[in-house]
Amino acid sequence: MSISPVIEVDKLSITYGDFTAVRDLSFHVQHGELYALLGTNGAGKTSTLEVVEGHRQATAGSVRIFGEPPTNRRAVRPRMGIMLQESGFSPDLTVRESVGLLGTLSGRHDDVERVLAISGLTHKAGTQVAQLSGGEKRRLDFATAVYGGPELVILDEPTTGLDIQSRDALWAAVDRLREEGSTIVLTTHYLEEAQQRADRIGVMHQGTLRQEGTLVELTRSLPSVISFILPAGAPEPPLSLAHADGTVRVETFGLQEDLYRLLDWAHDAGVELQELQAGATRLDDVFRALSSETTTPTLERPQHVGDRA
Ligand SMILES: Nc1ncnc2c1ncn2[C@@H]1O[C@H](COP(=O)(O)OP(=O)(O)OP(=O)(O)O)[C@@H](O)[C@H]1O
Repeated sequence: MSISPVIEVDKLSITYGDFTAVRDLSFHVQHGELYALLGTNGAGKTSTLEVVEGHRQATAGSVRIFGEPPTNRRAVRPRMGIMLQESGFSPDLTVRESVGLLGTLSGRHDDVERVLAISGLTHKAGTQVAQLSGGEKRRLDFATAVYGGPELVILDEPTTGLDIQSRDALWAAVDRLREEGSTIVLTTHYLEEAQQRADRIGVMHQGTLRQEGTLVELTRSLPSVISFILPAGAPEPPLSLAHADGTVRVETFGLQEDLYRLLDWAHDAGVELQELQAGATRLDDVFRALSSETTTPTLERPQHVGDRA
């Protein structure tokens, strides 16, 4: 028996007046996945998540969470924890009271002290929300999202404003949720977080999904780069090269093979390649390729990189 996806977004469009922020967007998130919905500024990620969360109506298309429309709050809310970019906590309540209150409102059950502990807030339990730092408020947002260990957790830029220890603690808590079977949807501008953790990545630009797949699928369409400085008077290496400011840059789809040839040649020719660097393609490169595109919105089907033969 096949299990239906946790999130089904089909041909979603969202307009603000005359402006189309999201156009014909489709993606599915499967049980237990960590799906990173990434994109350039203004790409439409938050607008999309607002519809998924039931906070905004779709202009066209359909969204289903656990097979239900997101507006069916009674069915969906107890199963979904949401960490928004900004939450509306009452400034007069303490941290403990806020977690308890929002946890109870979610319809989920948990031990408040446990949630405070995994969110790194035990030492601030008696502090009023108004007196929290920005990073501590972010931890409180996280605490209310993970209260009760929901089946689906949506994290909208969860680590913005967090120091490195808080980030590590947050990801450790997310890892535990995943071990327990939760499905996670993440947006972030810290691409290395998605690169390290996402099972699949959807990349939005100007309201449409431009690419979708695993990290390997997304990056294999772009070349890796080898760069070095060739000493004056050295012979030309046996590779097709581009020179810029004295640095030689080689773009290659066969990183290991070309690196081997280059080092072999350098050894035989007695040439020392200065500042030698070789790097596999990263998610940053996928984004750079996107932002060099034209600004004309496209209606094409997104490139599901993994679909290619
Ligand atoms: N309430 C609104 N009224 C009008 N335009 C809006 C509204 N909310 C968002 N937009 C516009 O819709 C587009 C998509 O915005 P959205 O916040 O969804 O993007 P995003 O991908 O989350 O961006 P970022 O990464 O910068 O947070 C932007 O051009 C934004 O200016």
